[in-house]
Amino acid sequence: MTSAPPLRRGADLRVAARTVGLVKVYGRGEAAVRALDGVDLEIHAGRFTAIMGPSGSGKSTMMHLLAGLDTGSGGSVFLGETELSSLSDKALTTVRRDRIGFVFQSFNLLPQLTAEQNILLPLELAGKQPDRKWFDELVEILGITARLGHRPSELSGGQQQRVAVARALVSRPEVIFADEPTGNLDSKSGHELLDLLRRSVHQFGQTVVMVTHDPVAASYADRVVLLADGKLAGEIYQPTADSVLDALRKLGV
Ligand SMILES: Nc1ncnc2c1ncn2[C@@H]1O[C@H](COP(=O)(O)OP(=O)(O)OP(=O)(O)O)[C@@H](O)[C@H]1O
Repeated sequence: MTSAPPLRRGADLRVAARTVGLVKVYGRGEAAVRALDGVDLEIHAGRFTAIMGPSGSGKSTMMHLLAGLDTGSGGSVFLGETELSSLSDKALTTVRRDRIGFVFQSFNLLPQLTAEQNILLPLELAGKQPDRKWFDELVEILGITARLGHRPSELSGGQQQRVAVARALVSRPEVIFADEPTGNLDSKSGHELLDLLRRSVHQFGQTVVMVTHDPVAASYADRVVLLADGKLAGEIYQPTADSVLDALRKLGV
């Protein structure tokens, strides 16, 4: 396994997803809220990108649109070369299932299924056979090999989130979107989880996009993208918790 080279601005990077002039308006007339106001953003392939910004700056909206969970009011979103807004609901569902992985704050595991069944469910729904070697390697790295026969209620929060990460990684999706993935974890489990996400990027070439409020969590990323009032407000390469905190303070957080 080789580590990815250090990331710097202008480096020659492949683009896993991008937005062009993306606008999202919620509501109408007087009550309309412009949550995204013309955002041009490239998500680099094989990198770990964190999206940060003040409350209400548009982070969740951005992630939902990038992941095809919602559609914009203007502009475009591309996953690879696929323009998501051009797809029917059915085609979009297939893209989400086959090309995107999700890790949510609330784990979103099915309680009646074992850890192994939860991990393999998306592949099963897609009618695909799991790569057993990759599955074994993944659960070993994630430290859940001995817990595979257990249901979520029999696992700790940290173990449940690692099952969710395995579920996201097992199909090697083009992008994994993580929404405050450490929000329900204690500090130790949170750091372990972030370390696993970072390793999935640097060892396996996975592309990860994470929304977080936590500067320490963001410091695990290769790049932090800052949003303010629905617009891009800066970016930090090779972030540290301090550099992120400084940037957020400048945005008035
Ligand atoms: N479904 C909705 N209907 C109306 N307004 C919405 C809706 N979802 C979000 N908004 C508004 O859009 C703006 C951006 O919201 P968004 O949730 O994307 O921000 P955020 O940066 O993720 O915030 P937070 O950090 O508080 O989670 C906010 O002003 C919010 O109130």
